[in-house]
Amino acid sequence: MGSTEMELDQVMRSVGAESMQEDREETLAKVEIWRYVFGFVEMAVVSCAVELGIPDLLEGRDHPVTLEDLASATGSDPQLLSRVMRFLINRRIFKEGSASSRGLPGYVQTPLSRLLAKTRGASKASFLLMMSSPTMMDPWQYLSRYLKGKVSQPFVGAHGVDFWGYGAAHREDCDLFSLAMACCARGAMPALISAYPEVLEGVRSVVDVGGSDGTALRILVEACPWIHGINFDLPHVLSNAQKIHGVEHVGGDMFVHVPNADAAFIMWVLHDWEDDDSVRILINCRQAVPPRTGKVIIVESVIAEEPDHGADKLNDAALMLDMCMMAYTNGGKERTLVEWKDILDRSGFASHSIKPIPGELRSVIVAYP
Ligand SMILES: C[S@@+](CC[C@H](N)C(=O)[O-])C[C@H]1O[C@@H](n2cnc3c(N)ncnc32)[C@H](O)[C@@H]1O
Ligand SMILES: COc1cc2oc(-c3ccc(O)cc3)cc(=O)c2c(O)c1O
Repeated sequence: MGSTEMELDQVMRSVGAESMQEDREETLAKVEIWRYVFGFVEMAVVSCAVELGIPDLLEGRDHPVTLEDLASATGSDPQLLSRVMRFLINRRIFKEGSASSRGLPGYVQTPLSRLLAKTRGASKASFLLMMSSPTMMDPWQYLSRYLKGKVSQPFVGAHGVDFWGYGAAHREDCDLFSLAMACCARGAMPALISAYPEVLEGVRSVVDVGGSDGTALRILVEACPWIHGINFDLPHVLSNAQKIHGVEHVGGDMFVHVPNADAAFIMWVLHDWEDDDSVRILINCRQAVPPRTGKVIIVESVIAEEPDHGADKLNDAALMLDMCMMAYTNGGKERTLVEWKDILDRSGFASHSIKPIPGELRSVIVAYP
């Protein structure tokens, strides 16, 4: 029996639902609906903990940190903080430690909160902070208007300009977005390189198309120092990018031209674009690599053909990302196997392979010209 069903049985016993002969599914619905009513609370409270720096304060401590110490370190009211911590403990973001160095109860990290400590390589802290910002939250107010055709895109409804135009005009937000993307690149790249080293066999140069601040190429070139990296992105995105040994930053527009290399790498870019735009980008990538030996390495989600009702949590996360693409882009979407095959065939690739990256939201799709 799953935990929701056990909870349901408990609820049924406590409210005497059996005797009321209520339909099991309806009772389950009455319990589940609260998740949606209060859905925003989870992200808001986790962001609050990250803003206060709680995961960093608990990082690497041998002993639990008491409420008093945590309140003083974060400059927070202890009573309010204890309620926030109770909520987060209930969500297994933190746990209660039995005794601090002074014998007092306190708080400790869990694997989840470790992923929110800013100092950690695989941290998702910047991602969470950027994605819960007003800039990213406001477009959701326009989603239903978008579905009814009243605004051209939810993001445009909220901000009057599309996502990339907004980034060009708001440099701080643009840099925050690059930091958020870098968080995910730090998770995906080591997993990709260790699971599929053969993808890079014989490759001496890689152009990262839409490579943002160059984090993905930095990791790639550190792991494979014989590779020369070309980090290709819009000029304003690169203007604040740091120098990276073995990587040159090249500004340009992927719809016009992609610089030549042995392999083109393109991660979390095609999902920002509708099919016709994606085909234009893919054709430029195909033309950038040698016709016989070249390859285009795509890192993106592959969503299931049929709904599994949340059984696969990564597929569920990819479906959430699909909703983000609807909110933030002009026709961007997550794609199924069939949809990937369709745009790759239309872009003139002879063949391709698709493999999941272990523990990651995304797969690696290697397309051959
Ligand atoms: C979602 S981000 C992905 C960043 C990076 N590949 C990663 O996964 O961390 C999409 C990237 O595409 C870039 N981009 C958008 N339009 C572009 C264009 N016309 N030419 C080149 N890059 C572009 C954006 O600036 C952004 O860095
Ligand atoms: C526009 O391009 C991307 C947006 C994007 O947004 C998010 C996101 C935004 C807001 C939120 O509350 C949660 C998630 C996540 C992404 O991964 C993402 C992305 O990859 C884009 O290309």
